[in-house]
Parts: sequence; structure tokens; C-alpha cells
Amino acid sequence: MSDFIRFALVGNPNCGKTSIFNHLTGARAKVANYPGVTVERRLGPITGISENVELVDLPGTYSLHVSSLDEKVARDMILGQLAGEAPPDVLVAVVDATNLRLGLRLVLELEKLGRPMMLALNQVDAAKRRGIKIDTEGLAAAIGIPVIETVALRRQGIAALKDAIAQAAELHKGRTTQVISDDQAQRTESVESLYHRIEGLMNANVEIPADRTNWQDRLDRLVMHPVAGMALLFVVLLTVFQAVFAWATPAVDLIDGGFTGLGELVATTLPDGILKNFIVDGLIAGVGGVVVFLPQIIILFFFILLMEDSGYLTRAAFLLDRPMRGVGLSGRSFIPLLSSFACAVPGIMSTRTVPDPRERAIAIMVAPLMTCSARLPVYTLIIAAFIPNDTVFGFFNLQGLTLFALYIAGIVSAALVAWVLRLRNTREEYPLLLELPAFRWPSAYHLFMGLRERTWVFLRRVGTIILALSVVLWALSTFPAPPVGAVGPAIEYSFAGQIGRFMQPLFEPMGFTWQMCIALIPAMAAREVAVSALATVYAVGGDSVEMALGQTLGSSWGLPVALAYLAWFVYAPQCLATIAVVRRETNSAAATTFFTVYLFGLAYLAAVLTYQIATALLG
Ligand SMILES: Nc1nc2c(ncn2[C@@H]2O[C@H](COP(=O)(O)OP(=O)(O)OP(=O)(O)O)[C@@H](O)[C@H]2O)c(=O)[nH]1
Ligand SMILES: [Mg+2]
Repeated sequence: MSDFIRFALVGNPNCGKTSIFNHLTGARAKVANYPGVTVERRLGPITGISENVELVDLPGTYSLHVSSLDEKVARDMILGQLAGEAPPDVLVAVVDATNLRLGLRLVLELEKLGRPMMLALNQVDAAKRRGIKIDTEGLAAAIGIPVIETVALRRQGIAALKDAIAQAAELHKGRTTQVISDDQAQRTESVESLYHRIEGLMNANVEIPADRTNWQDRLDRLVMHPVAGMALLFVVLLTVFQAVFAWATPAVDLIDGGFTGLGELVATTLPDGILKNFIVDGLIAGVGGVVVFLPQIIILFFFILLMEDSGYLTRAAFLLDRPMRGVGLSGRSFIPLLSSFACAVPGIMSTRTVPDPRERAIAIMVAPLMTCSARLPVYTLIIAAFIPNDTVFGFFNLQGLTLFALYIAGIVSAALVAWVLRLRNTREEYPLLLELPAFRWPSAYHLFMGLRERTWVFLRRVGTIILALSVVLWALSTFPAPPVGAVGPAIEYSFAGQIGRFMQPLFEPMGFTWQMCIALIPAMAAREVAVSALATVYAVGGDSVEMALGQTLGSSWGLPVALAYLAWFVYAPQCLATIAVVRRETNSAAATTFFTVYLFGLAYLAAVLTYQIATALLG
């Protein structure tokens, strides 16, 4: 196999494994303050030491006797049972110093496996703050492995950990590591003897102050209160959507103005012709149309990161456990579903943390009903064009409320679908066992890194897939050129025009124009492309006067059509990546087909109903 010596980071969820991994390998894997962030193994070389060493980051686990899929990944990797994967040569156990008792249980189980091991005692800063005193040397002597204190948050102790890894690698050189069979792994000690040893270690080496009520507990009582906590959650979420609209506007206008200016500049400097059309209508309209939404996406992620890093997210999961059980899910599915607001792909992957397989299947089915950030550009474009920027009830912004309503429509639909799906299954109760991470002030560094990462992901999408699709769409809308003596805009004679017209009868009952139909196709690759597609289609088809896309739509669609388009986007599984990940995670063609058909069905139904009702009401 490879000539790398393999080290694996093993520990309880949320103890800081990925933070350590990132420091040692220079990777930028996701770190957040809730259990179950990492659901897949991840590999990276450790640089700066003489041996060839690679490090594996694993999902968190409490024990080798596992209950959920992500824990199984960790267990199988530790034992070396994953197909095609070399077993780890050395284990780096990571323990959260504020939760030593729980961590030691896993360490003692691992010790029985007989692998070389070391212990990173992480979060010692938090432990000190709580007055916990740990005799590191005593612990090292008692267990018989090196123990290194670390504060991964601040990169402290990482150098010492690296030294210990270098030493262990030196010792290991030239040996081979065997796979551990299930039989061997089962041969762990009895639970009584395990707890006896843990108590022994704790009593001899750890001092924990007795008084436990502090501001954390008081805050928990408020935040997790069934009434006050719910109200707080509602206010928090509403604030987020208000902010997405209200705070973003100046930045959006700035970027919008920039692109409009750029378009005008190019339009006046370049001679008329195909190149000018390409740059103005294809590139600037297509890419600019999407980049405009960067501020909104940053604001949305700012709040998500804030909730993650403060420890609020896990509290919300507990709070929503009961209502979610009403529809056949549980608090376990809360974080996967919440992640789906960013993007359904990681959301669906993190359903691996859900121990009940039927609940997991349902969570996968409804995850795309959570409004992903790629839908934000479509929503905001249409809302800004059709919904007046009024203040209602004193301080709510009507546009923000509409956006909130679209998110709620997704959530309520998800609840209904989950409820229906659950009817087919008998219930079995899996209690919600989740560790509450400590509350803390979100770190500015994490916020900054997280936002930088999201911005980068977004701009990369714009620079690759969105750019490419805009170019293709521009070509389809421009060629073939209209015949000589043709009347009407050129786009009507183009390929795109023909495709749009071909599709349009199917979408007639919801009032979609053929331009809207065209935009649905590239949106299958990435939803935001609907916006650049509309921009391109209308720019190519428009008269010479440049008009902002929102104005163009406002003057060419009616309100019922606009609402129907929004309704379509709430439901349609319009993203091939999501369908692919459903296929992978369910490993079932039938489930994937059901997923696709039911969502398209809902989208069609919702759009038709919205259009017909709105037309009847508004005339
Ligand atoms: N105070 C403090 N916080 C830390 C330290 N190390 C990590 N954290 C925080 O602990 C949280 C969890 O860190 P991760 O690195 O995501 O933990 P993990 O073990 O990979 O978690 P899972 O992937 O969910 O199992 C994050 O909010 C980190 O910022 C530390 O030394 N001190
Ligand atoms: Mg992790």
C-alpha cells in the first residue's frame, strides 16, 4: 500500500478533532460548535516532519459500539475494516478537557485495541476557565501513553503534538499494521470494570469544582424554555430574513451599479457586432446578474455561522425535538435540515448523524424543501421586482416578510410531507441524545474564515458553472440569426426561442412565458442560473435600451405569474447535484425516482394553483 504512516484523529463529537486536523495539515475542513459536523473521513499529509505521515480526520464517536452511520465510518476506519483503506498505524485520541469522563471512556476502549496511541487533551482553556484541574503527567503515566495539552482554537500545543507524532512515526517505521476483526474489537472489558477504571483515573488526576450553576445554565433555561425559547427562535429567524433584505440593499445597489456601468462602458467603446453582444448580453448580464446577490448570501451565512459558533444550534435542536416528533422526525434531523438552508447536498450528507434509519430516509426526502442559498437570488430578484418596499405593522419590511413566507412555505410543506411519509411506517422511539456544546462568544476569526470560505465557494460557482451556462445560453439565444426581413426580436428565431416555445404549452396552466421556460433548463445545473438566464434572454431579446432586469420583469410579467414562478422554485428539485447525492446516500434508484417525481409534481401543482388563485383574486 502507500508508504505513508497513517495517523487517525479519534474522539467524541465536537471535541476539536477537525480544528486540530486543519492546523496539522493546513486543510480548511468545516469546524463548528455542534456535534456531528464531520460525517466523512478526510485525509491530509502532515508537512514539516521527516517521515511521510498522513492524518485522517474522522466523525466523532462516543464508543466503538456504534449507533449511527457517521459513527460507523469512524469505527470501521479505526479498525481498518473500510474497503480499500489502510488501517491507521497510530491513533491520536482527542479528548475535550471539559468533558474528560466521557472522553476517557473511548480512550480506554481504544487502548484495548493495542494500537500505538497518544492523547491530545484539547480545550484546556475552557477547562481552566471552569476551574477544572487536570494532572496531565499523572494521566499519561496512568494510561501509559503520551498526553499533550492543546488549545486548537488558538493553535496552542500543536507544535508539541506534531513532535509527538514525529516520534511515534519514527518508532513505527518499517512495521505493518493489521486489520482488527470484529471479534477482537468485541473483546473489550466489561462495562463495570471500564467505569471503575474511569473513576480511578478521574479521582487520581482531576479536580472539578462543585458549584455548577452559572450564566450558562441560566441562559439555557431561557433559550430552551418551551414558550420563551420558541418565541426567541422565531424572532431570531425573522431577524435574519429582515437583515438579508435591509442590510444588503446598499451593497447590492453598489455591485449592480458597477455592472451596469461596466456594461454601458463596453457598449459605448466596442463597435457593434457579435463580440459586443457577447460581452454585454452574455458575460456581463449573465455573471453580473448573479454576483449581485453576494451580499445577501454573506448576510445569511453570517447568521448561520453565528448560531453555529455560539452553541445555539444544538439548543434549537432540543427545542424543536417535540414539534418535529409530531411529524415523524426528531431534533436529530434539525441540524441536517438547517444545513440544507445553505445547500441540500451537505444537508443530506449530514443526515448520517440520524440514528433512526426511517427518520433519516424522511429527512433526505424533505431536505430540498428547505430553501437553499442558490434560490435566494431567484427569490430576491422577483420579490424586489414585484413586491413593494413598504413597511407593515410598524417595522416589518414587506419584502423581507415575503421572503420569510417563502421559507416558511418550504418548512410547512416539509412537515406535511414528512407526516405523510411517516404514516406508512410504524413508529419507534429513539430518544434525542445530543451533547449540548458550551455557549460562548462566537469567534471573529471563525466568522471571518467561514464567510471567506462561503464567498469563495460562491464566486467559484459564478466563475465556472454560471459563467459557462451563461455563455451557452447566450449562444443558444443568439443563433441562428433571424432570417432577412424578419419582424420581431431576434431571440424568437434562435434555438433558445424554439426550445422555450416547445416547452411552453406544458407550462401554460401556470402562465409561464417561453422566456421563463428557457430559464428552467440551466437552473437544473444551478438554481441561481435562472437569474442569469433571464438576464441573458431578456437582454438579447430586449430593445437597445438597457434596463435593469428587475424593471424588465416588472413590466413584462404580471404578479400572478411572478408568484407562480416563486412557487415553482419552492418545490422543484432543480439541481442535479441534489438528485445525485440522494442516489448516493439512499443507494436506491426507486427512492431517487420517487424523490424527483414527487418534488416536480408538487412544484407543478403549487405553481398552477398559485397562478390560478392569484389570477382569480387579482383579476
Ligand atoms: N475553547 C476552545 N474551543 C475549541 C478548541 N478546539 C476546538 N474548539 C471549538 O470546538 C468546536 C468543535 O470543533 P471541531 O474541530 O469542529 O470538532 P470536531 O471534533 O471535529 O467535531 P465533529 O466533527 O462534530 O465530531 C468548534 O466550535 C471549535 O472552534 C479549544 O481548544 N478551545
Ligand atoms: Mg470534525
